[in-house]
Amino acid sequence: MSPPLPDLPLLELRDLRAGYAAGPILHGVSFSLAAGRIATLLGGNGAGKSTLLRAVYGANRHYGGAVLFEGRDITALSPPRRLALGIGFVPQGRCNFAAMTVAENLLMGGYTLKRTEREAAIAAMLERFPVLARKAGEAAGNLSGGEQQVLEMAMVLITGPRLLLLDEPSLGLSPRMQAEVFATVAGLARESGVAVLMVEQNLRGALAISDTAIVLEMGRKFLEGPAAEVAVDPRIRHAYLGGNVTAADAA
Ligand SMILES: Nc1ncnc2c1ncn2[C@@H]1O[C@H](COP(=O)(O)OP(=O)(O)OP(=O)(O)O)[C@@H](O)[C@H]1O
Repeated sequence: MSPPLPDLPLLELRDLRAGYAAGPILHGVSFSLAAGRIATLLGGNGAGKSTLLRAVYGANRHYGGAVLFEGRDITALSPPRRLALGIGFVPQGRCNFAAMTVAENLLMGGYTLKRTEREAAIAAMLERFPVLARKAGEAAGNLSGGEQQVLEMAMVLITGPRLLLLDEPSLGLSPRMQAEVFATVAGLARESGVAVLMVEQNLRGALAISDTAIVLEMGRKFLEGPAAEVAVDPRIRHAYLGGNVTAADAA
């Protein structure tokens, strides 16, 4: 597929309203994300962060507004059609096949690829992630939490997405493993031009690798800005980063 036009955002949300059968959770959210950029979604419990990721993947009830990918309105497309266009989603929690080997899991991730492409795609993932190559023949369930998270990203990356949606990739990992996962995500954006939209509980770690931060409150965008600025915004530090607001912050 051709690369996105430089003046077009890869992903654009226009006044998106989406939710579940009981009603909308997102009440008109707009923002855009360019190729190779990382954006973190912040917000309290129930603000609609995971719902937003699912809505970009097409896994929610749509109530209004639009999702554009490379300038094309994809609002009516199903998740498989969005995956085929280049949108990959790694949901929260463990989602590999624990009893299958790492290589078999990669094969499962690449099931939408043409049969002739699968072997090369698996080899490319094993080359990209040496930790997976070392354990290619081991059952996924025997990998560490951090290794499983890398495997789950690789199971989606094998399809060659240009936008990766990550729901809490560092959840339940040790600080060292969290750092490894964040380094992997940063590398994807920097080296492969993949755009990443991420929900994270480790906000310091996530913001450190993000270009942009988008704050949701009760299904609405409360704030959007460069991650480095949002990270020191007194309101954000107070509400989400557990930091005390100092005179220097407020100045
Ligand atoms: N499958 C569902 N059906 C109906 N309502 C849901 C469903 N999943 C989530 N919700 C509701 O949508 C709202 C937003 O949930 P969501 O998971 O998007 O929030 P969040 O910002 O990701 O929160 P958290 O940080 O707690 O995961 C909540 O009120 C939740 O109860």
